[in-house]
Amino acid sequence: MAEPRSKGALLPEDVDFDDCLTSYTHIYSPDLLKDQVAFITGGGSGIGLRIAEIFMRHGCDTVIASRNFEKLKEAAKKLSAVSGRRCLPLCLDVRQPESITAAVDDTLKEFGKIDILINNAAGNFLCPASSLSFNAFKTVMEIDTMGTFNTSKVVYEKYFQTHGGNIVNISATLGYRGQGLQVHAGSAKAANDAMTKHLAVEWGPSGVRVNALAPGPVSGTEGFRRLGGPRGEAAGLFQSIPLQRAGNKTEMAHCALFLASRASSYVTGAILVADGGSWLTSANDVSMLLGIASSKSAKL
Ligand SMILES: CC/C=C\C/C=C\C/C=C\C/C=C\C/C=C\C/C=C/C=C/C(=O)SCCNC(=O)CCNC(=O)[C@H](O)C(C)(C)COP(=O)(O)OP(=O)(O)OC[C@H]1O[C@@H](n2cnc3c(N)ncnc32)[C@H](O)[C@@H]1OP(=O)(O)O
Ligand SMILES: NC(=O)C1=CN([C@@H]2O[C@H](COP(=O)(O)OP(=O)(O)OC[C@H]3O[C@@H](n4cnc5c(N)ncnc54)[C@H](OP(=O)(O)O)[C@@H]3O)[C@@H](O)[C@H]2O)C=CC1
Repeated sequence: MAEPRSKGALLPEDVDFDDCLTSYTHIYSPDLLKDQVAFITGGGSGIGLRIAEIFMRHGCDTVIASRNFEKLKEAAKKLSAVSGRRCLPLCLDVRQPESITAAVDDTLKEFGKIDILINNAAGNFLCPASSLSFNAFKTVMEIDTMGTFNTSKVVYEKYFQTHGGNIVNISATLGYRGQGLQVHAGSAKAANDAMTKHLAVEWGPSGVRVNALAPGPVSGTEGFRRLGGPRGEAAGLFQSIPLQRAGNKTEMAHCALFLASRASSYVTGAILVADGGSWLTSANDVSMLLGIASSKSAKL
């Protein structure tokens, strides 16, 4: 008899928070990214780490790059152990173009090329617009939007312009209907969706595809925790999502793999929504659903 459909529960592979999968069954050909090189910002945790793992399990070498070098070193060790591929951890802050330039130079020295750029680094927290400081709004825009532009521009100028390549921007569906306590991140991700289309048009003739992946809530991640995911899940709020559960990191990584690989060779300027249909339903306002008051002083 068929297994009953899972509703709301985490899938087994997401019981771990950030560690690599203990077992994995290929959906795509294991050679899909054979001998390619992917540069993944924020690749030391959450969705970025799972993308690195799944790419490496498909024959890719990776660079995982963010601010916390100790975390990256640990992650790189685990990634190489489970996949047998090379993973280079590099320190950068996507707000600082010089640090991106140095990391891209190091990558080209080490691997000789970059085939794929995953712009995954981001910052987010719940905060009412009226309590959000100017600097807080600016900070999130600088990480999510400027960071995506800065990294794309450096990689394009240093390599993709002459060799072609593939960019996948990790967006979010949270701004698609408007949402409480999320004006900073929703605005930043909406700008990234526009950037995806503009760069796809400008850089297509150089052989560069630029696409975005827009997740809804993804369990086992820092973003999920910060946005009240566990509380929402316990309160049964994910029943309002058409697929009635949060997504998981592996599901996001498979979508990123599709966009980054030749499986999507004629796709550019697209935004792949991977949210179980959550943005389509009306009851998706995090603040309302979790009963979070928009007090002026609250820093959530
Ligand atoms: C997930 C949904 C869950 C439940 C919902 C339930 C049901 C809903 C059903 C359906 C939902 C449908 C869709 C949901 C879809 C998507 C969800 C999308 C999620 C997206 C998530 C992410 O982006 S996740 C990434 C999360 N990870 C991180 O943020 C890690 C990195 N973060 C950081 O480094 C920091 O947090 C930072 C972003 C603040 C940057 O750090 P730093 O540069 O050091 O900056 P600071 O100097 O610390 O701060 C700068 C200014 O910002 C102010 N600040 C900082 N923290 C806060 C806060 N918590 N609140 C308010 N303000 C803050 C700080 O004070 C500084 O401002 P000043 O004016 O004081 O200088
Ligand atoms: N989790 C979710 O439910 C959803 C997530 N998303 C998107 O998915 C992506 C990953 O989120 P998630 O896995 O939850 O969160 P994580 O916090 O695990 O990932 C964010 C990563 O970004 C890095 N980062 C943050 N700021 C900078 C910076 N200035 N320079 C370089 N790296 C930086 C962090 O590393 P370090 O601290 O070492 O710098 C961290 O590894 C984000 O783009 C997020 O917006 C979208 C929708 C839903």
